[in-house]
Amino acid sequence: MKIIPAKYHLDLSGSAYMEGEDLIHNTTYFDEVADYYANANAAQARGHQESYRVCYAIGNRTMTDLYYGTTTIQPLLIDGECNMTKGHFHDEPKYMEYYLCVKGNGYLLKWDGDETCFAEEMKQGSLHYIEGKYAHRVINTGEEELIFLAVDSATGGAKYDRIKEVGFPVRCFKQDGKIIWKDNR
Ligand SMILES: O=P(O)(O)OC[C@H]1O[C@H](O)[C@H](O)[C@@H](O)[C@@H]1O
Repeated sequence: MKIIPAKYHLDLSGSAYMEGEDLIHNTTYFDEVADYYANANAAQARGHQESYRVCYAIGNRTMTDLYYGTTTIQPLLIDGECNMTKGHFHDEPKYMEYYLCVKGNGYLLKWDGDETCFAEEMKQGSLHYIEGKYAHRVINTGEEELIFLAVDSATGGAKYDRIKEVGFPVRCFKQDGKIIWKDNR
């Protein structure tokens, strides 16, 4: 029997740091995504500071192939708004996704592009199925990094246009340790 090491390795003792030869690292900085926040000037003022980072493997990118990624979101408030991913729709509703929260606290915000918008609580061990019709965003409401694992189709894509233009219908703020949801319409 030929036995070889696993292609990738995840540090499950806390950081969820991923190791492996062909991993792709992608860091998103506040000066690149300032427009996604309620107070874009406050986000811009943070400059080239990390908002979140993604480390992923994506096989050979064919239609039946899979994406695997670890996302780490910094615990920060931008003029009171909880730090978050940009959020996106998949290219087509047939592309589903799973998220597993391995550390931290927050919400997975889902929006169907119309009237339906709701949030699922994220905490260590919460597993989330994302139906392909929903735009999805992860919000870190905690005091530590929020880390989640994602499994997705390798060709599901990501559409940001509507999110950038009109945003999700709600925004999540934190004041004196209390979560406050505000209408964004
Ligand atoms: O691209 P965003 O909406 O900001 O989300 C950040 C990342 O979160 C997860 O890892 C998803 O699986 C990725 O596809 C996405 O890129």
